[in-house]
Amino acid sequence: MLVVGVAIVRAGRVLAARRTSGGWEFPGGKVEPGEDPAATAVREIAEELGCVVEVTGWLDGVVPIREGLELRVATAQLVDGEPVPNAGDHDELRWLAGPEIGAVEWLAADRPFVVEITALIVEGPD
Ligand SMILES: Nc1nc2c([nH]c(=O)n2[C@H]2C[C@H](O)[C@@H](COP(=O)(O)OP(=O)(O)OP(=O)(O)O)O2)c(=O)[nH]1
Repeated sequence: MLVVGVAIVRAGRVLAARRTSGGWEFPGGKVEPGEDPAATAVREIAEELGCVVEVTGWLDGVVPIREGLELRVATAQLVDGEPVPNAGDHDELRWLAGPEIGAVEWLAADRPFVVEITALIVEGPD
């Protein structure tokens, strides 16, 4: 089963969300049967953060989370509203730039994507 994380980028910063159960992640969730992963990204961000995003691309690679679960990460921009955490999912949000991105305690599966998004933000897409 595929989990989609969403790296929302604005003004050189990426949004990180701390799961109420612990660990920083790219907010998102599981792709439902028959659902387009980009639609999953938009749906999960609306459900978890109460705002609207548009997917702008995908980071490279697919990383195993645990047996039967793997992670892909979309890049996205905000098109409406401001992200607000709800206690059921996240207890803190942070817009991180540069070296701050790698300094929070990401879930293990996210680390390759953290490296990738940091390079993208610092260097810009080529
Ligand atoms: N959303 C998200 N989940 C991640 C990331 N990294 C990572 O290991 N995970 C794990 C945490 C969870 O075990 C799983 C995602 O489950 P979830 O609980 O967020 O998804 P969901 O809302 O669709 O699930 P459900 O509770 O409705 O079954 O993937 C990440 O960057 N974003």
